[in-house]
Order: sequence, then structure tokens, then C-alpha cells
Amino acid sequence: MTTPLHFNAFVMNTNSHIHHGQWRRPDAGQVDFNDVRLWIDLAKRLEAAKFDALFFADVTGVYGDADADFDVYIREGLQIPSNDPIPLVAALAVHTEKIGLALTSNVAQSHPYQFARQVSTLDHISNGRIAWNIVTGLQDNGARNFGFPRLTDHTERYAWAEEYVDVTYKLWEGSWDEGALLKDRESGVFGDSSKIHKINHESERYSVQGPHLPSPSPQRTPVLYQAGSSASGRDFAARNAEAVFLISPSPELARQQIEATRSRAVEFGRRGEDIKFFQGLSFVIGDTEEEARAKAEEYEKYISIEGYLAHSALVDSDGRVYDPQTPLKDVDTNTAKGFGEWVSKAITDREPIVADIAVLISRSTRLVGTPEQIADALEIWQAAGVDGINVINWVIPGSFEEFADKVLPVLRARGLAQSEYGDGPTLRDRLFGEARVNDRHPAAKYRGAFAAVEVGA
Ligand SMILES: Cc1cc2nc3c(=O)[nH]c(=O)nc-3n(C[C@H](O)[C@H](O)[C@H](O)COP(=O)(O)O)c2cc1C
Repeated sequence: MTTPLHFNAFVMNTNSHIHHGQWRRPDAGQVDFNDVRLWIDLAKRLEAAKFDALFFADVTGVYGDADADFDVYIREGLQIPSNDPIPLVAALAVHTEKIGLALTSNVAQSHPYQFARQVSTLDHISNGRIAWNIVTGLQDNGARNFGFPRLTDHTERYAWAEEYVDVTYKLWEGSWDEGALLKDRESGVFGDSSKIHKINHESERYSVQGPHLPSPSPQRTPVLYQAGSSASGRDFAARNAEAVFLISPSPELARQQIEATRSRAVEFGRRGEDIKFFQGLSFVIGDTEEEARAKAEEYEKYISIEGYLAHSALVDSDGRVYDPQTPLKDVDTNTAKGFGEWVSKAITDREPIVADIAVLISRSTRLVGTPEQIADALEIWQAAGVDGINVINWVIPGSFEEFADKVLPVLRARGLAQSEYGDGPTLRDRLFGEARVNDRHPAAKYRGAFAAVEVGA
């Protein structure tokens, strides 16, 4: 039997998120991202199309060298200006009923006590539809905005994330026992203090006494997303993630990453199927192949070479984005060496230039074709182990509308997309068949763990 794929709409509360330059198109609604009505309208459309979730990426500063100027980012509207997804998700929660709402939050940007409280509040407001994309940052500027001299060392960032999630797991899973909230008007007892516990957490960075202020929300722990690809990132995912976000250049490479992460998860006492993998893809859809190709060419006219280079931090030693015409052999960058090697392999009939990198990035996870051809390609991704797709947009809302109107019906006919939301009120119910993290997840060990600790101890 065919299993339906899951579909998320991948967005950011900004003008230019992934496909830089497209905001100049006349149908690009994302220029009005400050207007909450854009997002409410999008969330409703996605829910009508039975998308699993609306997924918000986020950053804590600008890309590139923290000491360089940032005029490229401003000119392009490239993730600046950008708004915080958390209050936006609250607004979307009250205008929708079923769709999951995923937000990104960096461990450096807020204290875990405060963050855990915000998430519990959102999970209450949405009746259990919140997911958290756990990130550790990619920007020196993003670190400096929170009082750190630079981005913390890579391995250390993941150690920090482990410490951070540990605090939140204790608050979400351990601080309140089941049945602690009584709301008993007769007896005049609102909560049962014998079932509510301080967590007395002490670690290198955090000291948190507790108890958690909110009462348990439908999911308690939100659905946990993560996107690390390095060895330490993968270990973190194998231990903690319930969904992993990939931008793999091919199904075969996705398969390798999925298998490696799943077998690592088993070493940590979890099961391979405890983690779902979402590949990021963008789509150019035509009624015929020719129409799709023509549309792809039209999108390419709007591509901002400089935008892609700036986003991928292809900058010189002074932190400046390279001139697009620079021969690749003259590039000396610390930041994006992998891209150079990739382009040199792809372009062999002439001298590759910096602009080639941008074009290749824009095409790397793009599927161009008829709805049938796209469905065929998605079957290949699914066969590689992918459970879902994060649909990356060119324009909002058009890219999602087109996908919903043209591709989803074909996928449904093949059993590859859901026609209705699954049972259960929460996002986790619909992904995993239960509202709470399963017993193999590290958060689960805190259930009841503080019950023996005397109140006030
Ligand atoms: C599809 C995808 C989406 C991501 N979204 C964000 C994001 O919204 N904010 C962020 O700070 N980092 C984001 N990242 C970066 C990851 O959190 C992570 O730092 C990056 O993949 C490098 O992984 P590594 O640290 O294991 O090498 C994203 C990465 C991928 C692949």
C-alpha cells in the first residue's frame, strides 16, 4: 500500500527567504509580509489543501561577515527586514483549526524557561499544533546580537542545544503530573500542588528552579524538528528530532543521510521510524513539459545572483560578496568551499565563474515538469526514504496555490497525498498517531521524574 507523503509549506516572515530576486515579480505577495492578512490568508488556503504544516524559518541577525557592511542584504530584502514568527504563529492559530504551525527558534535567542513557556502557551492556543525547529545559528552577527563575541564553535553549539532541550523537556514533561489541574469550583481548589514540581535544573549555562508556569498543553513537548547535517548535527537529530529537514541535492544522497541518522537513532535506543525526513523542494509546474520549461526560464530572469551569493556567504576575506563575473579559480573563501567544488564538476566546457554557483543553487532542489512528471519524481524521493516535502516557494501565495491545484490532485490519485487530515487533534497525532513524545524519546524520561522531590525542596 502506498503511504501518503507529508507536505509542509516552507516560508519565512520576510521578503526574500530562499529564492532571491523573485520578490520583484508582479505576483510576489511576500513583499507585504508585514501584513498579517497575507499569512492568515495563506494558512487558510494551505489548510483547505490539507498541507500538514506551515513552517517558519528564522534568523537572529544578518548573514556574511559581522564586520562587513550589509547593504546587499538590505537592497535585496534578504531576511532583513524580518519579523519574529512566534507572535505571528499565535495569530495563525486562531484563524485555523487543523494545520500544524512550525516555528524556528535558536538556543541563543531566548532563555529556555521563557521559551518553554511561550511554546506551551502557543500549544494551548493552537490546541496542540506547534512544532519547534531547533537551530543553533549560522551567523556571527546573530551571535553578537545576543552578547556573544562570535558564533559559538560548532561542536559546542550542539552541546549547548542538548543542555537547552534538557531544560525544556523537564519543564514540559516532568514539572506537572497528569491530573494536576483540578479547576474544582465546589472545593475551591484550582490546582493540586502535590502533582506540580520544581525541576531544580543545574547545568553549565542554566539554572532553573521551576515549576513550569503553564499547565500541560495538548502535546506538552512540541513536535521537534532539526536540520543539522554534520556529524554532531546528525547525532543531535538522532537523539532529539522527530522530523529532520533535508536539502539534499539528490535522492541517493538523501538516502545516505536518512539511513545514517536512523541507524544512529537506534544506537540511542530509538527506532528508525521515530524520525520523519522532509526534503526541501521547489516546483515549476506546467500543463506540458514545454510550458514548464518556459516558466522555469521566466523564473530565472528574476534570479538575483548577488542574493544567492550573499545568502550562501560566498564572500571574500573582507566579508564582501564576490563580483558575479569572478572566475572561480580566483575565489578564496573560508565559508563556502563545497559550492566551488560542486560547480567545477558541473561546468567543464568553460571557465566557471561565481555567478554559476548562484544559478546552480537556484536549480539544485527544483523540479520542473507536468504534475505527472513531478509525481513520478516524488515517488523516487519517497523510495529513497523521504517521508515528506517542504515546499519552497518562489512567490507567496502563488507557488503553494499552484502546487495545491495542479500537483496534489495527481498525488492523491496515486495515494501519495492525504485527502483529509488524519485522526486526533494534535500535529503529533497526525504524524505519529499519538499526542505525546513516545517513550523512547529523551524527553519521556522526565515523566514523573520529579514526583519524589518534595515541594519546596
Ligand atoms: C532546510 C534547512 C532549513 C534551515 N533553517 C534554518 C533556520 O531557519 N534558521 C537557522 O538558523 N538555521 C537553519 N538551518 C541551518 C541548520 O540549523 C544547521 O545549522 C545547518 O544545516 C548546518 O548543519 P550542521 O551544523 O550540522 O553542519 C537550516 C538548514 C536546512 C538544511
